[in-house]
Amino acid sequence: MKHLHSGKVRDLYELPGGELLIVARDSISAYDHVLDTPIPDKGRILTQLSLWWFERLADVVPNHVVSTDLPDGSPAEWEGRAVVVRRLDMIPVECVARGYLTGGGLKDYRKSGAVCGIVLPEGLEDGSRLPEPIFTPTTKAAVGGHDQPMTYQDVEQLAGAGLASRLRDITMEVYRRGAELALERGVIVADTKIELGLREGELVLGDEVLTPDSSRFWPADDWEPGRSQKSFDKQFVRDWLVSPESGWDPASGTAPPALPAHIVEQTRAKYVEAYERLTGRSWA
Ligand SMILES: Nc1ncnc(-c2cnn(Cc3cccc(F)c3)c2)c1Cl
Repeated sequence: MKHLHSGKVRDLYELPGGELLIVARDSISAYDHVLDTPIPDKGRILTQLSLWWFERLADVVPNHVVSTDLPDGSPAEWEGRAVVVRRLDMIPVECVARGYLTGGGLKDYRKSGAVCGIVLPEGLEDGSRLPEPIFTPTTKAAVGGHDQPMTYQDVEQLAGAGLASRLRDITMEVYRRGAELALERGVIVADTKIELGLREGELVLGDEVLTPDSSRFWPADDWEPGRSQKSFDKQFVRDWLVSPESGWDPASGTAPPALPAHIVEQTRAKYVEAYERLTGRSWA
């Protein structure tokens, strides 16, 4: 099969029949670096979690999944972390929904009191829950670039008023359903990013959905506005990388060192925990 694109933690291939193959790697990224040390099973766990969400959301929006059968000629190690998907005409908008304020949204709020043109109440802090979830679309930055915030008017200019309204409605409903279910199971989904494409004039959910790579997952029992929240899955890696033990400085611009085995194991366990808590299924 033909290799089309490599993301930070996933690869995209084209199959002879014209369909695409998304392969999730066991890579993990932190401080804007893709680490050299893989987290065993991360690709498979997040692929299976995304497939579970696609099924649960089928009444909200159709999805691009065709099959999880490994195409002939694929490496056996891709089993369980490769998905055959229909090729869509992707809308060049990162459709983001936020239920909590942090990251780039917080930065924009501190500068202007608004995010993507949406004015927010005063006094919000890092990690504050928003009165209502908001649609905060961004452009798809080029490789190595940073996504730029878009106002809703920008989306209308790019996609037309009708499509813009559908993009927002679908994004908000996917977020509401995901955040509600996750919170019942002890996980805050602070925000999520989905990608939608057109197929025969119909909007179809592409990419991945409601994984810790496409969304911010926080442990609900640790939530405290006013400081940065712990990441459900990446906190062990982040803390170790900035601890004296790693000998690494994020400001140095150098590549991070390899992770010790106990950090890898603890991180793998968090992915298993997220899958089991959300799906109610055992990973074994
Ligand atoms: N169904 C689709 N039809 C057309 N294009 C896409 C598409 C293009 N790019 N991406 C992002 C991406 C997903 C995984 C691995 C990467 F390297 C990059 C998704 C999809 Cl999912």
